[in-house]
Amino acid sequence: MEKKDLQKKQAGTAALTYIKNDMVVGLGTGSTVAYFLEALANSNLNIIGVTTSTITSKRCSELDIPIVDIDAVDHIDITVDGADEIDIDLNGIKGGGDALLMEKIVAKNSKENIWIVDSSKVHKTLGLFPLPVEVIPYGSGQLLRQFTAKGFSPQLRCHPNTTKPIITDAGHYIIDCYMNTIDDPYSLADYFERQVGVVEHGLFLNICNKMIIGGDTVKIKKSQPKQPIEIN
Ligand SMILES: O=C(CO)[C@H](O)[C@H](O)COP(=O)(O)O
Repeated sequence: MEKKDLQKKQAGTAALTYIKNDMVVGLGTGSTVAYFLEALANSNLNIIGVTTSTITSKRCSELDIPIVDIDAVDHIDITVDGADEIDIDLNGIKGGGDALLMEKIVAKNSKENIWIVDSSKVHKTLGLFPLPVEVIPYGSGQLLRQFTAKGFSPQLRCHPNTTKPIITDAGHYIIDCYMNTIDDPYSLADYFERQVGVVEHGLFLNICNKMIIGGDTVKIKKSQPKQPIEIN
């Protein structure tokens, strides 16, 4: 197994420590979460899962992990998800696996959010990973023009080696913005939230409570209580 995959497995397995019987557990999406799902399926824990994508729902049914619709539960105790990039304040970029909208809905409705990552994902600041923005197909060309004018170097996410746009589980497109560095993630999030046609963006700010980084010694970092965000 390659080092990166080994770290994903170590992080995914370590997350099981935080799961207790009878919890409602948000189940993220991606290759790191796949290791967590396997560990969960091999444990004796009785939980109810709420999934963040059709791909995770499918994997749960293969592994006999019981799942329910998000609206069938009145709370989610904890969500375990991966991330594409994470900074030292535990803010992150997600959506590399097309699932950012449902991932954010599940995360925002969870009492606790744990992210499981390999060490290559942790950076001082965000922006190296292209920021995914989920948009309504109608007028998406106008948003592409607008993001180009802002210097975001946007690209419509397409199936590999085609010009056929990827359609998310909720029926939207994804525009990837190549920022390189994001100096002020809160202002950028605010900008995207004000654009008509943008459904959600992949900046997950002030959401992650604990990050588990795979490695020979698994590292756990907890988020510090954040200052209230100032609204101008
Ligand atoms: O945000 C996500 C999907 O939309 C994933 O959590 C993210 O892409 C990480 O995936 P992986 O564990 O495969 O590296």
